[in-house]
Amino acid sequence: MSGEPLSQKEIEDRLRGLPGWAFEDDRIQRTYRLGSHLAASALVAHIAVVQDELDHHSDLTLGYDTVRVSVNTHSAGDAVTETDLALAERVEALAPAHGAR
Ligand SMILES: C[C@H](O)[C@H](O)[C@H]1CNC2=NC(N)=NC(=O)C2=N1
Repeated sequence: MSGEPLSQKEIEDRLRGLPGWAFEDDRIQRTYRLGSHLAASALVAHIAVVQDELDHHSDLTLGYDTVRVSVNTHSAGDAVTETDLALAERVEALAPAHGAR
């Protein structure tokens, strides 16, 4: 089920397919670097659209030219679930078009 907590092994196995993402403090997270503050802001806005579509929401931290995406599932007791990995995959798919690395 998408809403059940994944084991540490399941999470680490899945993160091999999501370079740059790490499992820390019961969350999966990645920081992207962009070419400018406006590019970073646009990435935040694009991720927000996808998050509303998925009805699943990460914590997004906007820096000068960085965006940190950090997510777990509140309703699963703040554990990482399949839904978090699905969000990470969506973010990975859209980030390159913003020049994120
Ligand atoms: C009502 C709504 O579906 C819930 O509050 C959703 C919204 N976004 C969410 N986002 C995250 N990260 N965890 C949740 O449990 C969650 N629940």
